[in-house]
Amino acid sequence: MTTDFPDGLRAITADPAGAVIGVDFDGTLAPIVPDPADARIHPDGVAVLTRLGRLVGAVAVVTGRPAATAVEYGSLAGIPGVVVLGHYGFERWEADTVTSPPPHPGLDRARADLPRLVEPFDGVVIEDKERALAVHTRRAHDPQGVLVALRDPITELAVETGLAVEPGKFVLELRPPGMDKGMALGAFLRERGARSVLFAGDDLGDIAAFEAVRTSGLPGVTVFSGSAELEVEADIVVDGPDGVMKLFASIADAIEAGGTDRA
Ligand SMILES: O=P(O)(O)OC[C@H]1O[C@H](O[C@H]2O[C@H](CO)[C@@H](O)[C@H](O)[C@H]2O)[C@H](O)[C@@H](O)[C@@H]1O
Repeated sequence: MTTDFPDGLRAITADPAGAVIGVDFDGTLAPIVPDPADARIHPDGVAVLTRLGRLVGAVAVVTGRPAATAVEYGSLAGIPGVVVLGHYGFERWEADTVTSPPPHPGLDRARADLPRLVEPFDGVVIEDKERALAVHTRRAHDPQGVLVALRDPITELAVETGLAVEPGKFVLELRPPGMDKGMALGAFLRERGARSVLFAGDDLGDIAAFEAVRTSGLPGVTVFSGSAELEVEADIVVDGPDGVMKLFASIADAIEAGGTDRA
């Protein structure tokens, strides 16, 4: 099996204790669903992450969700070796503790103004994540058309409030600037003294983390969790969260076959 792996993956299976496995939540660990509050980790996710968490240096879930939400929806508490970098890296959950900076001062104004901006569009939902606000168009009659119509007014509000616009799958998010998944992953790799890295993601916000893998100087692999909604270049393309689970299980198999379990 390992002979089929690209070099970056073989570096991970040969020296798992030095490996960081980074993974996005929605669309990668959890199937995409119409209502963000219904998203839950893939049925195989906890078992697969538990295997990997015991085998590799660390598993970092890097997500736009609040860290505590990813822990809850992912049933991540208690999985060994897992750290959650939430809000694109502003927040961190580790060993049952969340650390996060104070909310950005522009959020109050954005929270007050957003309902007026989205009011003309049926089916648009505002997800209030406390430290960011996500405007979802997936359940609108014309999700892409509404997304395009909202881009300019939301960008204007971002400029007025000092927030940044984070685009994603049928979502425009207003969030604090100065952090992205690439910065978060890069800092985590340095903190852990990683010797290899994999990052799996499915959305525009994950591209920065793919770039962090490429510029890390480490043997690394980028994995795109593919769907009909988006195409992004990566070393390995798998079929959504099902494919991510299969790939992660095959990595765990290969490490175990090499007898390198550190647990
Ligand atoms: O970084 P992620 O973990 O991928 O989070 C990115 C955004 O994911 C969520 O929205 C996406 O998933 C929803 C549930 O499947 C889906 O309904 C929506 O269309 C997607 O954009 C989440 O709701 C956002 O807050 C995250 O920022």
